[in-house]
Amino acid sequence: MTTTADLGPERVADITSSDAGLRRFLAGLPGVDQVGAEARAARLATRSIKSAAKVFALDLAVRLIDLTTLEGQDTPGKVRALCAKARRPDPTDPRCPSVAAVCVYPDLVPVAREALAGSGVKVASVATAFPSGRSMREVKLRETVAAVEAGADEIDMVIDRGAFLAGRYGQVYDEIVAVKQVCGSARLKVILETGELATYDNVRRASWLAMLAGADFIKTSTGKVTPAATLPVMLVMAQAVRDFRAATGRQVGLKPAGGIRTAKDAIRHIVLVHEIAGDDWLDPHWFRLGASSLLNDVLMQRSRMRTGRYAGSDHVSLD
Ligand SMILES: O=C[C@H](O)COP(=O)(O)O
Repeated sequence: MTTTADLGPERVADITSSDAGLRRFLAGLPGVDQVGAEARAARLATRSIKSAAKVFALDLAVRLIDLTTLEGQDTPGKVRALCAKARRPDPTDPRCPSVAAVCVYPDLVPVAREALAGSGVKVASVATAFPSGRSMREVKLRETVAAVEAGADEIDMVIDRGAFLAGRYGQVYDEIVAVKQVCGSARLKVILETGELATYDNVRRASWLAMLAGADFIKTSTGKVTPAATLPVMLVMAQAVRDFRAATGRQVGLKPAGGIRTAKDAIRHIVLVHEIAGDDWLDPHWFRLGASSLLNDVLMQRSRMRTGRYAGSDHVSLD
């Protein structure tokens, strides 16, 4: 069994210097107890929280959101409207925080950049032939460079699941390293597309592989594949970032994404990350909720908690 207790720079260099080294390390990670992981995630999902904690969690949920539009029919107008909402999610409440980021396709980065100028809301761009990841390495790198040059603060890349599932871990590792290098100061989120990885053991291996390669965040899904951000998968990934920090001293962020639609879903993810990874992750620098249609429900629940009634339908714009 792999020991991750002393992953100093020398041992990391040794592990990552060859395909065989990576394969040995990843194959030696402890297997995930599937029944135990699902039972624990189910228990955390039903945990009740006090009203004060719920008010805090709903505000935090707004601050954690990567407000996302990744559709073929996206237009500059839609992105501008989304950015206005990202800056001021609830125009009737000056205390309502902004979201963390707006996430778009690379060609719409300049529009988001301009619309978010001076707001503190980050611009995130998907890249590397999102969502399939099927293209040539040079095309993926060129796309990443273009997104960064256009003003992306963050890059959400997809891993090559075909290579990963065929056991070509070195290829996946090298690609993440190469993308990280061209990101410059942009933070790199690595999407594992866990719905295609088949087992929790693979989720654990892909998490470690991405972190060893320099991921700033590990992200569950593209939102284009089902299942997406399930709680047991998040449990495995939250254990991975916790253990990786204990072993290397480096903290890596978490981003569940795909299918998170309700305030209840968001709070479940927050509770799980708090319980498994710890308090240090409860901050937009280390934790995001990737979602295209979550914000309105969070705003409605937030308004209800604060005023005792739901906002009218004219109060919250449609997703
Ligand atoms: O990265 C975020 C996902 O694409 C959003 O997925 P969703 O549309 O299911 O919320």
